Amino acid sequence: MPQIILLFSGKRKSGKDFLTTHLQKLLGDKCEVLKISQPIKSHWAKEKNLNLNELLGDGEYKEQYRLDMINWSDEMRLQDYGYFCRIACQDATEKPIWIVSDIRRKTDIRWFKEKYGDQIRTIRIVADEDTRKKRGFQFKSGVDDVASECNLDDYTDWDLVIDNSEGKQEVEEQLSSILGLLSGL
Ligand SMILES: Nc1ncnc2c1ncn2[C@@H]1O[C@H](COP(=O)(O)OP(=O)(O)OP(=O)(O)O)[C@@H](O)[C@H]1O
Ligand SMILES: C[C@@](O)(CCOP(=O)(O)O)CC(=O)O
Repeated sequence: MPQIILLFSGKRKSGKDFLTTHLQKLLGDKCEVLKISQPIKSHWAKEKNLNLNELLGDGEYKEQYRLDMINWSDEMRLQDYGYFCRIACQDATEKPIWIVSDIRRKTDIRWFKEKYGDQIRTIRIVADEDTRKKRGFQFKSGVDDVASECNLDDYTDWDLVIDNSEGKQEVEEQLSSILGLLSGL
């Protein structure tokens, strides 16, 4: 069992992967990064013969398949809302800190709360739209106006909100506020 699970959420190109990668480098052996989208992308890569590394990256490639992956994964979630959370945690090793880099739905938080209770901390990464556009965001109907991107818009119970807009917080400051959530470890 991990001692702390950090659940990161944020809209497309807000910087989830960027920040969680920095955090992983800082925490080293003490942590492990888990991605709820990993089993979705693995399934998709296998089924459609796609490049898994590209699907896991931050380039344009994965955007071509995002809509289909959202629709397929939502069908699976209708039957079992914890399906992908469970698979993502199955392969995790015995590290004291888990970093889940892509919480997108209230049911994701619910699943982790039900399973791990007080060990979870929730972090919302925000960035203004101009910044997100500079980092590759382009609005797409069916993607940016559905649960995948919007379900946590009205969630207010975050343990920490990080502004990752250009010119706002430096990475060091962002990381130190995250480390504050680990006090007592
Ligand atoms: N603070 C920052 N300074 C400079 N570049 C950044 C910063 N945050 C993010 N980026 C860059 O912006 C791009 C998008 O960031 P990232 O892939 O982390 O977003 P994301 O929230 O994981 O997006 P998606 O949901 O599409 O996977 C990346 O190329 C990343 O390197
Ligand atoms: C299909 C999906 O998992 C893609 C996520 O890709 P990424 O975390 O933005 O790299 C989004 C979703 O589950 O709604």
